[in-house]
Amino acid sequence: MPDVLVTGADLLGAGRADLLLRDGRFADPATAGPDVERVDADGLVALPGLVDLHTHLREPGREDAETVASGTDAAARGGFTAVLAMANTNPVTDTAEAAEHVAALGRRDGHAQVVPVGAISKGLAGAELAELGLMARSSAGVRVFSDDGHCVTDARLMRRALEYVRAFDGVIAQHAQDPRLAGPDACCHEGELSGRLGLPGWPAVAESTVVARDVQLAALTRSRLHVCHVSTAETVDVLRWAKARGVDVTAEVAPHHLLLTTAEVAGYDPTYKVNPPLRPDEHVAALREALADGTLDVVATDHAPHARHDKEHAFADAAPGMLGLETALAVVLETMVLPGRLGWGDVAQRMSAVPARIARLTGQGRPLAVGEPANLTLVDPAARAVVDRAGSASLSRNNPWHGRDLPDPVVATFWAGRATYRRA
Ligand SMILES: NC(=O)N[C@@H](CC(=O)O)C(=O)O
Ligand SMILES: [Zn+2]
Ligand SMILES: [Zn+2]
Repeated sequence: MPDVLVTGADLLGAGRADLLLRDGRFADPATAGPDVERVDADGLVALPGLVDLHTHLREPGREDAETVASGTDAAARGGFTAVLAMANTNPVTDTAEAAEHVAALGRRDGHAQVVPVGAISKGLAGAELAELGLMARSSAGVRVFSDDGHCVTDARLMRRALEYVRAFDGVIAQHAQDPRLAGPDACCHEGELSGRLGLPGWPAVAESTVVARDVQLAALTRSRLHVCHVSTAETVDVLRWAKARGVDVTAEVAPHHLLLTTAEVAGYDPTYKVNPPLRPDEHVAALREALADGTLDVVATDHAPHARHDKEHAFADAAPGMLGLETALAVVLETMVLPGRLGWGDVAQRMSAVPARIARLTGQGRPLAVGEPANLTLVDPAARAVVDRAGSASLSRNNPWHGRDLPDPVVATFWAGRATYRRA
């Protein structure tokens, strides 16, 4: 692997410097040899490689929708050098063997580091704890556990999971959705529009009431809780309350909840069906404010590819979920950086350093400094493009940004010193 000298990049927007990538780490640029490969980064911002806490790769089981190879190719194009692969595959990642299998697929096919998330309950059934300790002690070293796609509704199971993972510094990531308030058919934010469209409503309180319970269980057990895809202003209120009391809780917001609203659903296009659903403007505003002030700790994509035959149905029958890896930084730039809500250092925190810390990844989310792993994303803050779903690396086409004019920031991604994406 040749050394790479990146010249003139603005490091996290804090000042220009050169970066030398050698043997997978950053080295002193003054030691660059004559036959080093040069990358002119004049006008570009350098960020640490992005880390996605919430990716659905669909392998094993649904390789028609996404594979480890295609999903991590999309990740690299989006500036990510690590993804946490959710457990709702087939088979479910609920054993040490299953977790080691996903990690091995990542080593074989990955264009980014693939870190398996372990299920909380066996088969995601919400009844019995999965082999949390064995997954943690396996070579996959699982630290993040989630039944994502399903809510852990049983308070006693949730309490036991939180107690259990304390022993190995794990974290329980909850998909907060009370199934009695928002059942399996719920697919549209409950309000005036759901009534008018005749779609089953998903009330905001179905999320916030579960989070209110869980932060109190986290306090009781003195354990780590992470809240997936926060979508409502009420949940933000609960998180502020819990954080003010010192509860060890972190939370993520998905790019689509920062920009898209319930209004998208009016045309019944199933591309805009997602769980939790798109919300009205006032929730979107509350989420942006909470991401700016740190109440929401991270942006995570919830990249959820679905094959055509699962998505192209009447709205109520279509599979929920949308693509996110390739466009996540574009949406954060559009909604948070360009309007002045976040600086590049904040973006590095919310999309790299903090997600890496939550997942206890030691080789990701590190400073751009000599001796650190050479995980690097080069960003052009000014470039824009109209998103074309046909141009995606994903095997699926459920891209909610298709046809939209958005920033087109990612110019190159380096994972452990090797280019995993270079703009043509
Ligand atoms: N977000 C979604 O709408 N769908 C996700 C599951 C999930 O994140 O809950 C999926 O796996 O397709
Ligand atoms: Zn979920
Ligand atoms: Zn998900």
